[in-house]
Amino acid sequence: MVEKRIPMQVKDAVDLVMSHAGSLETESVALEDSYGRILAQPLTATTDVPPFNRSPYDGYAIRSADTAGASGTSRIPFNVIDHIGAGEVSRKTLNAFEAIRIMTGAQLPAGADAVAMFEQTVENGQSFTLRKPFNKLENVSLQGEDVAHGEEVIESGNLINPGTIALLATFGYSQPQVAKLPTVGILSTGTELLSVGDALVPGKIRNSNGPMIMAQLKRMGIPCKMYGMSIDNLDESFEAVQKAAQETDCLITTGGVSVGDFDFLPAIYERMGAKVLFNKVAMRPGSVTTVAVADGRFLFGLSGNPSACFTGFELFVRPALLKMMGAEKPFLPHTTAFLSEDFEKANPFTRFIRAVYDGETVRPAGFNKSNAVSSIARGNALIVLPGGTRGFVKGDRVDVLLLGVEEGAAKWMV
Ligand SMILES: Nc1nc2c(c(=O)[nH]1)N[C@H]1C(S)=C(S)[C@@H](COP(=O)(O)OP(=O)(O)OC[C@H]3O[C@@H](n4cnc5c(N)ncnc54)[C@H](O)[C@@H]3O)O[C@H]1N2
Ligand code: MOO
Ligand SMILES: [Mg+2]
Repeated sequence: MVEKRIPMQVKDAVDLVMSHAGSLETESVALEDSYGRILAQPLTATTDVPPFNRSPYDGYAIRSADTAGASGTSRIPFNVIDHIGAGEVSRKTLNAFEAIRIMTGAQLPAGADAVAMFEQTVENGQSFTLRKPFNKLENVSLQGEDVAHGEEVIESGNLINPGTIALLATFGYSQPQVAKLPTVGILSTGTELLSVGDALVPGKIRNSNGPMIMAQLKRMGIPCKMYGMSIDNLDESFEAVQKAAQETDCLITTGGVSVGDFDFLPAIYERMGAKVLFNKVAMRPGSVTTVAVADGRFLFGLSGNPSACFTGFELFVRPALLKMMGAEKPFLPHTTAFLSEDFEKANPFTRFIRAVYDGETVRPAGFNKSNAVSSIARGNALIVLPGGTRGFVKGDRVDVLLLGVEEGAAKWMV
């Protein structure tokens, strides 16, 4: 008699996985290696930015008071007493009707409180004239206008993006504290599996899930241990899973989680004494996605069907790993868009459709069954159609999860 599994709602399954994701330790890494890692300390400003009043233009530092009454018919002349570029500091102090030739980024000299751009002057040797009055602090980049000393600019738990790198560098964080990366293993199960370099023989297919998941991890900046492929034999698979699980924080297997005669993952979890969080989710594809925990480690039993495997990773593995790394935004970013073609199938379970999203509209990315490979490659998003709904038509507004986006979301599909 086939085992009867009770499907869990996707949201509940996601919550359950997240509640089992513990925290990894932190480590410090060289700034140049920190891109894509999760910041594990608050990024606090160690100085004002800019650290001094400076010129935003190439021009002349002046005293605004000297420009009072300037006009096209009554130009005011200035005497140039010094010349500085960025990185240089003038030792001079401006007196009445004096100016210092100053380049973009240079510190404003003593006495100066405004900058006239070259384009606003008529130059004549060591002097120039102005035809308009300047306000106090006109054309001045003020100390601290970007960031104030002591401000918490970025909170712990944010992904280090190129801008974060610039901030870390600005404030002298040469060895930022980041979350350690989880040790993740991938094991593909299936007697039918061949390696990528093998020639096809009757009944066999090449293992595409293993390399795909490796790339999904890579996209998150997480390396993995490849445990290769195991044939559908209970003892052999058990040994392979057990060994891999002991060596990793998180083991991802593909295939063998359904109710077939050679689907051994359920028996393996039992033999390992693993706690199965769920083995059926009210979603398509990926309804057989199984998640278990053993000795505080995750065992993700993703379906063998490529689209189900891909979806199971994005919905469950990705946020769990990010939570382990202390990420504040572990979920796929969510938006809505208008369907640009009909989708007539009914949706007894929540349906995740590999899709092409163009910023306004969204459409399925071609052949979309659970065993599809092509639509994974063609899509950049997942359309989410709630369970219990009928078909959708062109123009309907639908939920969309974005794939491959650097910045995640704090909440699951709000
Ligand atoms: N009687 C039932 N049969 C099935 C059910 C069910 O509820 N009752 N569920 C179906 C659903 S839904 C799915 S999805 C699949 C899930 O199967 P498994 O996760 O057990 O995976 P396998 O049986 O090992 O393989 C399924 C399919 O995927 C191919 N595969 C496997 N590994 C790879 C790989 N690494 N690279 C590429 N393709 C792979 C495999 O050859 C099969 O075609 O079960 C349904 N059946
Ligand atoms: O798990 Mo299956 O993918 O629902 O088709
Ligand atoms: Mg199966």
